[in-house]
Amino acid sequence: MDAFRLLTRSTKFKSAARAAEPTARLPSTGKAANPQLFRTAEGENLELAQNGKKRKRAPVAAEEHGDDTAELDFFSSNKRTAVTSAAAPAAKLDQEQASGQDDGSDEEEAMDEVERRTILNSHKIKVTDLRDLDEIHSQPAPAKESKKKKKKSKKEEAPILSKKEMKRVRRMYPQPLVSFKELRSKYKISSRLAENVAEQGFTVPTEVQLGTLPILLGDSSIPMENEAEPDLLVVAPTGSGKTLSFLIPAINKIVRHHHSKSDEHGILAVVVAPTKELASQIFNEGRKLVAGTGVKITLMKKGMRVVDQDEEGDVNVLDEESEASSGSDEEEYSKPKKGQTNVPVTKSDILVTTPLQLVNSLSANQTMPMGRLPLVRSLVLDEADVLLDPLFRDQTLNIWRSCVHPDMRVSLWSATMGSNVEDLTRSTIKERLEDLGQKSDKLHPLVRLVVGLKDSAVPNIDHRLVYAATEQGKLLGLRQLLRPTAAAATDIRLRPPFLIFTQTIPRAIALHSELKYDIPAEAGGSSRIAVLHSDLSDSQRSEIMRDFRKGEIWILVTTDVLARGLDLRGLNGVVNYDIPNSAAVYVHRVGRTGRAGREGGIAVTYYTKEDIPYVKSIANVIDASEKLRGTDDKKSIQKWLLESLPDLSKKDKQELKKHGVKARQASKQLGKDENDKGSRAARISTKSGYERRMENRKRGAIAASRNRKATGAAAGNESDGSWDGLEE
Ligand SMILES: Nc1ncnc2c1ncn2[C@@H]1O[C@H](COP(=O)(O)OP(=O)(O)OP(=O)(O)O)[C@@H](O)[C@H]1O
Repeated sequence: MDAFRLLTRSTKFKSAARAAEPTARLPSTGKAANPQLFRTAEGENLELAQNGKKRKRAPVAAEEHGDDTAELDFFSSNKRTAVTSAAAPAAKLDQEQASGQDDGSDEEEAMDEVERRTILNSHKIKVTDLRDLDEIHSQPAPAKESKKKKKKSKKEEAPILSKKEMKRVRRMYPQPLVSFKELRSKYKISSRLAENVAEQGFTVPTEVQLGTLPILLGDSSIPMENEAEPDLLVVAPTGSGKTLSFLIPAINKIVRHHHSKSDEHGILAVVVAPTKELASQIFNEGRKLVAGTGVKITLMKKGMRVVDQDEEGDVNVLDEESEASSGSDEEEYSKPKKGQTNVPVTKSDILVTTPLQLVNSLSANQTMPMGRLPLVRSLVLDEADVLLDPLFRDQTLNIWRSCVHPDMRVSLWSATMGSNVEDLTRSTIKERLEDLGQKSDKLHPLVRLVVGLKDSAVPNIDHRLVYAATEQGKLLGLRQLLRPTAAAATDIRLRPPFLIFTQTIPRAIALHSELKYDIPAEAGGSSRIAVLHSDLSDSQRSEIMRDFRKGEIWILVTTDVLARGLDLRGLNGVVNYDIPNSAAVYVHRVGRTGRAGREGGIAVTYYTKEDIPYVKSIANVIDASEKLRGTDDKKSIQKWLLESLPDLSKKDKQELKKHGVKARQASKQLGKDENDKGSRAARISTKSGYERRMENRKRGAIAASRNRKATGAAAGNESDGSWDGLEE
């Protein structure tokens, strides 16, 4: 069934619309051609050459361990040594080759710095060492590059450098991952994990995967003491595959851990995400990746216990005994100890959670001091900038501090990151180490990786900034989008499925009830449009998400609760019915479309007279994104508009970020009467619900009678361009 066609209510318009915009360009039609957003011909040629370049493997003597030797070698504590020397035993490889399974295990030549630099630059990947200069200077140079320099630099004082020189000193060129095969051949990840990645059918790594996976899996081209894995701060575009980038190394580290410390059981990795929808999505991705690896992943639920903590707050690491007493390995929980609460302790390696759920669990709903997570080695903060924003900051920092293992590494991921996040990250890492009694010279590196332009929207979507003058103007504009026959005047062709964002929950509810009779009965009527916000119960939220993904709901009205992280691959567009509270929120909202390089997504943003003071930062994001795309001829933001829009003071920006546009705040929030002039102007309504229901019935009756007359023609029109929902 073609949602767009049903919404047009016109037979004449169909062919014109189709001719104007071929469906092949829509994100909801098929796979993305190339998930990479940036690539120059020079870099591409070099990558192709690297992919083709294989060095003859040095024969390795088969050891007495039999077939598993390669795995055991690989899981040895010194992973870099393993990376360079742990080629699989010839016997096993020959066997694999004979059976035609090329896992790409041929050892590949390491790239030199010029090659690495060319490939990274070609993908607009910038890697920076964020440590203080004296710390960088006290570090050894990469193993092969200069032993002499290493000795010398230790004695030297950090020289005084210009800003430009400092940038140059901090810049790093780690090995890029030019193909997924290298995960196995170069970085020796668990074979089962590599298979699970391959099963996803991805052909080339996205930029963020190309840049971060080698760093997190152990890249010998980065100069680090004691093979130290760095803490990592990653800024990469929306929909660029960050989830896979943090899940693969976290899972691989646990597989290794299971081999080297088989007696240690408990949570080894924590992934924190700001919303339940995002946590559940990460959990689902994780489930696909851990299959058959022996790693368990759990989605945090209300009332779940995550550590075995006695009343004094002491944490007991689950030992063999307590595990054995839990019976089967398949059970999700291990039994509680005598004298402890009756809720069993979660038996999992990876915990995916929202901040509040974990804090509540660790502090018995904030009635006790925070418990500790003593075994956690990887802490992942997805959408880190929002997790470190005032709303979640305390909860996130509490979780961070509760991870007390000295080898714990943190990684922070988002498409937007303010410089305050960097400062907070640095200071938290230092404080945490001091609390753990570690010397500052034990400080491991903090590395920042940025893909593309920091804080910018993906270049593969079409932005439309539409002046609607008033609230009523916005509603009229949106109705035109819903009825494309009337949209001829606007040239915006937005096909379902799409999301509509409002500033507040009451506005989302009001807009939903205003629009729900706009979908014709023959297209499914009001069931095609839904509203999702944080006042709904968990089960209502997941039911709506499920129906939206399945394609039963076509239009979802929501608040910023769905602005971040959510991956709806075939979403055709986003409507900002209310302008976003900040440029960062704009980047995330519109980033729900155009995922993994998909073309054809549209982002429509309405603004009214009241919004004019707040539009410039959004116009700037659009302008930057269009520059990145290189479509100067099709610019939607004219220079005169950018120049005439007012700049917002820092204070007003902060106010906007906190409360949104004042005219649209709930009347209660402003302490106003709902019927005063200002409140009425911001109201989303043209007619009463009763009037709209009556109109809708009448329309339905007319349409049904027309349908009866022209059943044959309608049946003929159902065959092509169908839309079967969003891909999972
Ligand atoms: N190498 C790849 N090739 C093709 N598709 C990929 C690749 N890696 C990931 N994807 C797909 O890209 C989509 C976006 O991935 P993901 O949700 O991880 O993006 P993200 O960077 O976390 O986005 P956001 O910033 O919005 O959270 C997913 O559907 C994922 O399956």
